[in-house]
Amino acid sequence: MTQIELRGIQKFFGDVQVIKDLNLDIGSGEFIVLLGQSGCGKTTTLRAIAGLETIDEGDILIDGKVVQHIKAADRDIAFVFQSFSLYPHMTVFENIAFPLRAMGHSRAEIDSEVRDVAKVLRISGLLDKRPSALSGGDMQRVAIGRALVRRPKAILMDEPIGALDAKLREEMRSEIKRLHIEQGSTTIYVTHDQIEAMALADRIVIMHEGILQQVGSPQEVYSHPANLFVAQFVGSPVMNVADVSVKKLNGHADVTMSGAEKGFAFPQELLARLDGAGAKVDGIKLGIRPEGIEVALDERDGYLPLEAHLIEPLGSHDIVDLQVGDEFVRARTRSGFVAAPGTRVFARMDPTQAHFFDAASGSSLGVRL
Ligand SMILES: Nc1ncnc2c1ncn2[C@@H]1O[C@H](COP(=O)(O)OP(=O)(O)OP(=O)(O)O)[C@@H](O)[C@H]1O
Repeated sequence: MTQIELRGIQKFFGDVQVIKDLNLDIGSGEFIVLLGQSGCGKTTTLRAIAGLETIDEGDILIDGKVVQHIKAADRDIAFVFQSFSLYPHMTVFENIAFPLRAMGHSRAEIDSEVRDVAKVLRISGLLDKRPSALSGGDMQRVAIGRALVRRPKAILMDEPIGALDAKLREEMRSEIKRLHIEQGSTTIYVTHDQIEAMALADRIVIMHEGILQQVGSPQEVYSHPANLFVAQFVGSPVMNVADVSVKKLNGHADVTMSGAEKGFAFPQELLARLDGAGAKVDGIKLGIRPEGIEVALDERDGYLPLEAHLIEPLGSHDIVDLQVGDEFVRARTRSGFVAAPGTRVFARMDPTQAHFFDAASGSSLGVRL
């Protein structure tokens, strides 16, 4: 079992700083996903841990030992890339056996280890085949098998299923998770796909422009995003975000989106909470996910009359665009609930699902109702 710590990592390519003071503690047996847009520094971080890339500042510790001066080959960390890089002239068995042969294991050991790994990955029937005869998913299973067979201290995966089609990606995602549950190796997995990150991770590490934005369980980053970047990066469809003004009105807090005539009613305690969080009256952004907006077809107390525009039927539910002033907010409804564009509906925001951000910094104000 292996712990990995990153302490104040800085990395430059020429004048460009691609990792900015990265600190992270990865527990033994944890499945960590590095999530962020292309170019945010995920791959560089992973390569630095593996020893395939140098760092300019900071320390990388594996089980408490500083390793940045230790060669990749001596760190005992396995790396799985998106490109499968199997040896085409070898069988599946030989491909998986390769690292063990290089380490000088006996024939009997190799045979038993390869068969064990093949069983876990459900490729026992393919051991005599060559890579050219395999599907994309099976090739990646073999690549993972080759990485796991020598029981490395940790396994690092860089978009390992990014090149597969959507259905296969979903299948492989479950397999990778199952494998992790069975084997319990410390795993660091890079992806730009937030759904993949949510499905796989014990904890997600969200990066943006080389800066760590938030570390937390999938539920934490979804329900309590630290800032606007995380709020809008995690979750699909994206969280609604709008500039709002908040004032006292008829015994409640009135939250009006810019350009709108009327506001949404929130409990009055919101005013004190925002005040306590140091929010500036004219610098607040409201964030709310589509499921946080409740839509009714009849007029109700505390509901705002709005017009429905685009309706996106997604099978299990619909996403309905509601016009609020000059803007649209997207609400989640039951399938077919709003019959047609142009329908007048009534909507309220669930205060417990609303997020408030400082408009200037983008940071969450930490206000919860
Ligand atoms: N060897 C290199 N020389 C110069 N710049 C590099 C090098 N490797 C990466 N970069 C740059 O560093 C930044 C971070 O790259 P990195 O590959 O870590 O990002 P990423 O988040 O993994 O993105 P992707 O998903 O596209 O791989 C990018 O702007 C990239 O162009």
